[in-house]
Amino acid sequence: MSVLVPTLSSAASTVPAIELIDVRKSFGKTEIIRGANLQIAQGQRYALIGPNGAGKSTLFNLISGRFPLSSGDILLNGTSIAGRKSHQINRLGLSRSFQITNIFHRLSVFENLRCAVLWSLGYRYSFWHRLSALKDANERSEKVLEEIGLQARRNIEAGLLTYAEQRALEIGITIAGGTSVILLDEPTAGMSRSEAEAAVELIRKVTVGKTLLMVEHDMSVVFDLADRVAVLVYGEIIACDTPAEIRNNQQVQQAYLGGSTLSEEVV
Ligand SMILES: Nc1ncnc2c1ncn2[C@@H]1O[C@H](COP(=O)(O)OP(=O)(O)OP(=O)(O)O)[C@@H](O)[C@H]1O
Repeated sequence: MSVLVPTLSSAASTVPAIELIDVRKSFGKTEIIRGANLQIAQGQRYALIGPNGAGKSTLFNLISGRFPLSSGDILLNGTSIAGRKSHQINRLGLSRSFQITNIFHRLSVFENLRCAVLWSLGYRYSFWHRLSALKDANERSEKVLEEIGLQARRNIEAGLLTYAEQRALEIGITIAGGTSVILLDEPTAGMSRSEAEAAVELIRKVTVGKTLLMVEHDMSVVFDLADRVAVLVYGEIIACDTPAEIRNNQQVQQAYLGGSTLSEEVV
């Protein structure tokens, strides 16, 4: 008699990349995140949308360890990360970008990427003692440089890049460590339509096989890129579904847009 035993890989693939369990966060007496529950499947691209002040950035800050939870739990690949620091969560496989760029403006594009790679490898300020680490970091940085399409700008000071190039570099910094879970905070904010389209293609390319959660206000980006859309309203996830289902969800339209149609033109 044959017995079907789940393999490690099939078991692992059923564990959500990120799971929020009754997550709550208060600032003083005001509860901002009010019992958020969400499961983010491995290898899928999720967009987190919601009205201004719904708590999207706060939720990102909780997931990435920047803020401590008031209560509840957050699991990363099945492991609780509640109470862990950002760098510990990064070591466990999650990397995030920031709405405001955190690149080093006086360093070259390549040096920015190499710093990010070395940091992810655990080298902070003494990496020059380890030439082998430098060789690995150089190779990895070259690969990321190519992925983000900035080879021709490699020796330019990052502060001299165009805004769109800086955002691409920021994505490069975020993926440099090779983590499997990526959080992007408004990756196309402030971009022209054509720049946003190029950014979407870049994000699509660099997140193949990874799990993506992005906060995004631009609905054309959301509907183009996301496999699933999670809707946060007043600190609660009120829906999480395919873009097509979300577009037709009455509760989402009512809560998010006061009843008007959720279209790609609405931002
Ligand atoms: N550190 C903090 N201290 C006190 N209140 C905060 C803090 N951070 C956020 N808030 C409050 O939490 C609420 C949600 O803010 P948050 O930035 O998370 O919303 P958001 O959905 O990202 O909004 P937006 O779409 O406008 O960026 C706001 O009322 C904000 O003032």
